[in-house]
Parts: sequence; structure tokens; C-alpha cells
Amino acid sequence: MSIAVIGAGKWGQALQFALSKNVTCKITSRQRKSLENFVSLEEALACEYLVFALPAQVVRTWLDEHFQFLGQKILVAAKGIEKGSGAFLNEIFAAYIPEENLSFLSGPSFASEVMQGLPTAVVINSSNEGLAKEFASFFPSFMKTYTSNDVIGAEVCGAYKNVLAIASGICDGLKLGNNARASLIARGLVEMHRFGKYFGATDETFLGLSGAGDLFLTASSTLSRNYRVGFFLAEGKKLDAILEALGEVAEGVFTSEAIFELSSKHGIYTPIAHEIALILKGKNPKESVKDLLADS
Ligand SMILES: NC(=O)C1=CN([C@@H]2O[C@H](COP(=O)(O)OP(=O)(O)OC[C@H]3O[C@@H](n4cnc5c(N)ncnc54)[C@H](O)[C@@H]3O)[C@@H](O)[C@H]2O)C=CC1
Ligand SMILES: O=C(CO)COP(=O)(O)O
Repeated sequence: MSIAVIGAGKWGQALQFALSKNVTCKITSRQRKSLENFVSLEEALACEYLVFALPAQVVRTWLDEHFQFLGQKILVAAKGIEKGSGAFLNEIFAAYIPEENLSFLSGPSFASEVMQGLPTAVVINSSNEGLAKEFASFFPSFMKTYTSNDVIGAEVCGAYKNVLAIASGICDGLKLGNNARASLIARGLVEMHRFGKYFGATDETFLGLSGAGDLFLTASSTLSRNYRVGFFLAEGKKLDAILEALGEVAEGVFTSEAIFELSSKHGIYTPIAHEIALILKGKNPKESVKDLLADS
């Protein structure tokens, strides 16, 4: 078998590191990097298995410009909803790749900890159980892998928790206390469940690794880029300056807009994501706290 990671950012490199414990794993990116088993895009695309670790917002253009379906089996490792279209990643990929060849990775997994070989548990989600199990078998023992067929549930959780992590960072940046953060995370879980149910997600996904697991992780740690974006916004820093200093993707910034658009279109009640979208457009976070407390 042959496998390659596409995208050599933080997550792509961590996944290559993890998969290389069991299999020879190649990696490619738009700029050549001096990484072991770095290959050209052509060589990567010729592999039987591909792991996509590109930011959600660039996936559609990337597929349009570079992808050719040769029967490859795909694991999508990005977490986000496309801004503008409100498209989920499974919808974007489905235009290029048959559903039975697609799977999606979810669960609590900071790249920096995976890079150190620290233990975690993740989920491989696919309508094709055999494919999910195949990908699961490639992961090293320090990453315990579960499988699920709730693709949309895993996708909603992975994307929504990034927006809630921004909210949590704001909460801590404003020094609102532990009670406030726990309330926010708990209400956030209810909110993302409501949103996910609308699109057909399964209840139990929200209680497991993809939902509560990844939400608790990301919304309670300064290791999260999304959390840090929120923290610095609360300190009064400008979004552009925060993102420039971050130098890495914070998907929640784009996903909050996508959720705002989808919730407005479908009439889904998502007050926390709504306030985050407004804060990212310049609303004072303290006003948002007042509005959320007063909201009934
Ligand atoms: N870092 C982490 O701990 C985790 C990240 N993820 C998700 O994985 C995805 C990627 O995140 P990271 O690797 O951490 O981000 P990153 O910011 O470290 O790297 C993103 C990579 O994408 C490349 N890239 C950006 N635009 C591109 C384009 N138009 N064409 C080709 N390549 C392009 C960049 O050069 C960079 O190498 C995101 O959706 C993120 O939410 C998921 C789980 C964990
Ligand atoms: O998805 C992640 C961990 O599971 C990474 O979160 P951040 O992108 O906020 O760092």
C-alpha cells in the first residue's frame, strides 16, 4: 500500500509523524520542505491512500486546480465549513470523489501533542465502514482510533468547536471566571448539537470524542489557535494583527461566518456563534456578553 499526506502545515506534519510509526508515509505541499519522504504532488497523488490536511477554505480551489481521481481512498483531516457557500467538506469532496472512497478524521488532537507521541483517541468517520477500518489500522497505538458512520455529526462538531473555542478564549481574556467558561462550553455543546441535528447528525456523536472531547480540549487550552484568537480579541487587539502574528490557520474565524449564514438561512437558533461572528466584525465582546446573558 502507499499513503501520502497533502499539506505540510502543523497538522499534516503531525499526521505524517504518527502514520510513519506503522507505514511509510509520504508528504507533499505547495512549497518544497526538507521533510523525510517529501515528494512531488504528482507522486503523492499516485498513492492509494491520501490524507488531506489543508485548511477547509482552500480545499475546493485546490481540488479544482490539482486533483485527479484515480481511485484514491481519502481521509479528510481539516475541520471547518466553507465561508460563502456554507458547504460542508463532505459536500465539497463529493463533487470529486465517490462517497465510498471518503472518510473524515475527528476528535481531540492538538498537532503539537501528536508530534510528541502523547496518547489521544480519534474517530474515523465514513459511510463506508471498511474504509474507516482500513484507515484506522494505519494509526499508531498512541492514537486510539474509533470508527463511526456519522460523517455530518463529526464534521459539525469539528467545525463548531473552533467557534466555541474563540468564545472561550474571549471569556478568559475578559477574566469572566471559571463558572462563566463552564457555562459557555455547556451551552455551546447544546448549541452545536441543535445545529448538527438540523443537518442530520446523530445524538451520541456530540457526547463522544468528536463532540464533547474536541470541544473540551479546544475551548480550555491556550494550545488552541482559535482559543488564542478569542483571548487576544478580548484584550482589544485587532483581528488582522492577531491572525498575522498567529501565522497558522484559525478555522473558527471563517466557520463562524458560515454558521451565521446557515443559521440565518435555515432559522436555527445559534446565539453564541452569532455573537462570535459579530465580534469578528468589530462588535465589543463586552456587549456580546451582556446580550448573551439577557437573551431568553
Ligand atoms: N493543528 C492542529 O492541531 C489540528 C488542525 N486541524 C485542522 O487541519 C487543517 C490544517 O491545519 P494546520 O495544518 O494546523 O494549519 P497550518 O496553518 O499549520 O498549515 C496549513 C497549511 O496549508 C497550506 N496552504 C494554505 N493555503 C493553501 C493553498 N491554497 N494551497 C495549498 N496549500 C495551502 C499552508 O502552506 C500550510 O502548510 C485545519 O482545518 C485545522 O483545523 C485538525 C486537527 C488538529
Ligand atoms: O482541532 C484541534 C484540536 O483537536 C486544533 O485546534 P486549533 O486549530 O484551535 O489549534
